[in-house]
Amino acid sequence: MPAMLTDVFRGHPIHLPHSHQPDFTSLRELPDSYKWTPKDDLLFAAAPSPPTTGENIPLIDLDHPDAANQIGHACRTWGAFQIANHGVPLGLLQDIEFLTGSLFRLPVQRKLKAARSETGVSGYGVARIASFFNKKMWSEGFTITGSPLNDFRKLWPQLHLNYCDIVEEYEEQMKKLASKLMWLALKSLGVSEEDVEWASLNSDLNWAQAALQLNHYPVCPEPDRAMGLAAHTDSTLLTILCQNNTAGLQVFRDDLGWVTVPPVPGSLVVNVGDLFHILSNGLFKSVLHRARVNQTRARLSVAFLWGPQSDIKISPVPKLVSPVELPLYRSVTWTEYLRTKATHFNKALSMIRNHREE
Ligand SMILES: C=C1C[C@]23C[C@H]1CC[C@H]2[C@@]12CCC[C@@](C)(C(=O)O1)[C@H]2[C@@H]3C(=O)O
Ligand SMILES: O=C(O)CCC(=O)C(=O)O
Ligand SMILES: [Fe+2]
Repeated sequence: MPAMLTDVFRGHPIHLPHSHQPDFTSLRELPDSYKWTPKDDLLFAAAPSPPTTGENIPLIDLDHPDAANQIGHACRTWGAFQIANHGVPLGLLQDIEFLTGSLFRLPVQRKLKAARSETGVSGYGVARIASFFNKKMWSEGFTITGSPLNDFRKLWPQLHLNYCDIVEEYEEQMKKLASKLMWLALKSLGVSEEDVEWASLNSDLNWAQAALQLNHYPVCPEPDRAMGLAAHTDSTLLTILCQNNTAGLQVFRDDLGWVTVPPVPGSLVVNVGDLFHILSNGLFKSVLHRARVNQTRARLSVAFLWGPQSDIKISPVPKLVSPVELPLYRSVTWTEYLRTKATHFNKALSMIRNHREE
């Protein structure tokens, strides 16, 4: 049995002050510890795209005959896209949004009963990347890996079983969708299942695992100076995000700056993670993204963070490598990568990059 995601930070404790979460609803002014400037994040105010350019990540109809090429193109240019006709029942999206809302509406003392431990992955708290920034983020999160039963029992002594069913069903649907999207994207590069050894060895999807990240961005008194979730790339193959009808997610493009991804009811946002960037030998872009907050509406999002089982080594697909196109990265497991990221954050990718031999 390979090590599971649940154990990835065992032996790598980090101290995050979950218990100092403020009662966001009672704050009339933004405390200084929440005021971000370009000093706290180089790209904080980086060339926000003028709303007139209208350039945005594509919305792709999964039923379209050319979906594979459209997805491939989006992965190369943006590293992100939205999808319609994804086959996930609307009722299930509503259920997971309802669950997320009711979780964060619980009194903070109850949420803290399921606080994430210093060496754990699952539970309530601030985002793990918080340790890399001097300022605090205007959000709270809840991470699920493996069964949420124990945590959910503490949160909802009565209703936990219903909520567990929703999570299980949601993860099941997301798993199928994520794998479908990965193969469509790879197909656009001429890569099929037989070209990826670990996938062809167990095509039953048992090679994958995932975490679910529930995010809450409360209404904020000074949104322009606050940051919901700081700029980062995901350490995944792919991430599938379900956002409520409040905008906040932004993706970064070198030529455009920050571009807000508008919520499209019923659709899902997909983004390329670092491992897919590695697998595609740099062809797919693991997109830098962040979440901003606003003054009038609370925002919820649910991220399905998807990657391979911990014994699988990810390296550039051999078919995409040649004497001219050298492998840009050495092989790495998801566990190794998450630990590198937990220590070195945005330098993680460059740390596994191959350097040209002289
Ligand atoms: C499986 C994962 C992926 C993690 C770590 C671990 C569990 C929680 C994920 C997130 C979710 C929020 C953003 C992020 C950057 C964070 O702080 O925690 C993600 C991180 C990553 O993609 O690196
Ligand atoms: O809330 C969002 O839109 C972004 C969430 C995110 O990037 C994450 O959970 O990794
Ligand atoms: Fe993310």
